[in-house]
Amino acid sequence: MRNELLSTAEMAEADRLTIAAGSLDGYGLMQRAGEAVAALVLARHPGAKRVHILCGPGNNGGDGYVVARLLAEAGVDVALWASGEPRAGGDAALAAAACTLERRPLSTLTAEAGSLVVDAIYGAGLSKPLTGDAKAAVDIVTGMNLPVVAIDLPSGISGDSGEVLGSAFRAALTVTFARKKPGHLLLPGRERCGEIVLADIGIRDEIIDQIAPRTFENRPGLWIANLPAPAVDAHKYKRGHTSVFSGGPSATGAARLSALAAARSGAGAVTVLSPANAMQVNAAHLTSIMLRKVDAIEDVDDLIGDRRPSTFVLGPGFGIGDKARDFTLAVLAKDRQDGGVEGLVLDADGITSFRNAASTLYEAAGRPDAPALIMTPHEGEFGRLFADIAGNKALSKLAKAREAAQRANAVIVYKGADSVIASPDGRAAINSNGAPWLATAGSGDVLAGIIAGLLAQGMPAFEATCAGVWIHAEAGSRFGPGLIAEDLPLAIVPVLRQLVENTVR
Ligand SMILES: NC(=O)C1=CN([C@@H]2O[C@H](COP(=O)(O)OP(=O)(O)OC[C@H]3O[C@@H](n4cnc5c(N)ncnc54)[C@H](O)[C@@H]3O)[C@@H](O)[C@H]2O)[C@@H](O)CC1
Ligand SMILES: Nc1ncnc2c1ncn2[C@@H]1O[C@H](COP(=O)(O)OP(=O)(O)O)[C@@H](O)[C@H]1O
Ligand SMILES: [K+]
Repeated sequence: MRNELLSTAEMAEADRLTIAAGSLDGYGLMQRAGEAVAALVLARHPGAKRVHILCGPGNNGGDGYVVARLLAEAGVDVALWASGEPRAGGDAALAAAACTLERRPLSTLTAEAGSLVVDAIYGAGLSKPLTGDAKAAVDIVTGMNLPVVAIDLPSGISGDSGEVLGSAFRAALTVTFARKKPGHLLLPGRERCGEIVLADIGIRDEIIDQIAPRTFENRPGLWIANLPAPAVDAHKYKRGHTSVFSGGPSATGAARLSALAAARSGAGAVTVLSPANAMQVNAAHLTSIMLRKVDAIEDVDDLIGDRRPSTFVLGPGFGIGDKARDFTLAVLAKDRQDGGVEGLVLDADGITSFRNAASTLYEAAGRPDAPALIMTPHEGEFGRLFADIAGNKALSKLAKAREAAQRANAVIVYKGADSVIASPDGRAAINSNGAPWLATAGSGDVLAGIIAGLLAQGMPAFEATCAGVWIHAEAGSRFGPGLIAEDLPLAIVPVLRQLVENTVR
């Protein structure tokens, strides 16, 4: 299965290119879309007493007219409700004309318990909040708790942002075409879609290649080819060395969580870098992970000269201030070339420390040959660094992450239940395999460590970050109730095994 996501504009372009290529016309695409939905309705709801089909004025409504005709032909009791007239001469008008069922105005909608609703009011063309008969229909259907099959998107959900415009249906099943759209994965859209089924309506992969989308669903297919596996002659330093900066004596646990996660993700050597006054507490809790005293920038330089760690984590439990900024900039001042420093994962306090000095960070990360910078802000941290982007209501979470990545010259993970990973080169991925069990203190520290561990093994920054986010989310979802951050490093092991054995996609 391919991972591209299409914006609503790209989807319209895919339709246009398919039609221009001559294999199918717009009406043919609509027939196929309707056939796919009708087949799923019959398969999933064989006992539905009655099916109410709600058709809007555009092509989404056109799909609905096809479904109505096909279900009626199959002997289903269909009630057809229309909001507006399809544009004369268009594909939807042809589909409406081919459907001879009685059409009643959507504003008079009534339904009975036990019936099913097919939502074909608006899809990719949704351009403003639902009002009038469409909004009233959502209220009636939601109030009666009727199951809804949405065509393309639940009406009221933006395909590009996943936002609810005015109000929206909550579907049990959403059937979309060719590729998913960002709104199927971003919240609250993802939740409103229910199960998502992708139907092939004849838009070929070559057409999608021509559009060259830059947004992806974060699934293993996106990065599995880059997933590191040790060579036969590997030794520990060849497998990559990650160093994690520890906070002071009362804040060391976060760094150890990151360190353990880096080790579990396959880095051959991991070192915790500790201030002198926290050496004892760190030493008491570390076994396979190494420990080294680091108090000043010279200590960072010496470490890099001596032990050549290729990646760093700075932020978890570190403390906010000059020291975080100085160490970050010292690491970013190193070169990547010739076995130098590959990258730095900046999390938590590391991010917040640059609240009033963001441009220094972005310049350091933008220097040619600088180590890759990966930042992993949750919503609060994102707002501290990118206040203007965070406050821009016109931007989706996807667009916000993308803009931040370009500005910061960094790979950004905008964390949450729908984490978005964005690269400064314009690529972005949306993650959807997480679960709320992951909302537990220290969970983000583990994520930072997994990413740094993968990066140390030579995975490119965007791929390492996407892989880290997916593996972390998968481990947390599978573990489920009772999860605490300490469980996560071990919980990634079965996930990694399946990835290495290629049994999960
Ligand atoms: N050839 C194609 O383009 C295909 C399109 N398909 C279907 O067509 C849909 C897209 O069709 P359209 O672009 O016609 O868009 P829609 O059918 O989603 O919307 C139709 C029109 O309704 C108006 N509108 C949008 N939101 C409104 C609101 N809140 N209140 C009042 N009016 C509103 C707008 O003028 C919009 O253009 C897809 O979601 C998919 O279901 C499929 O039939 C496959 C082929
Ligand atoms: N409801 C949720 N569903 C899925 N993942 C979540 C949810 N809430 C949080 N997460 C994930 O858990 C992690 C929490 O990280 P963070 O907020 O930095 O926590 P901490 O600072 O306590 O380590 C992130 O990877 C985030 O994406
Ligand atoms: K719809």
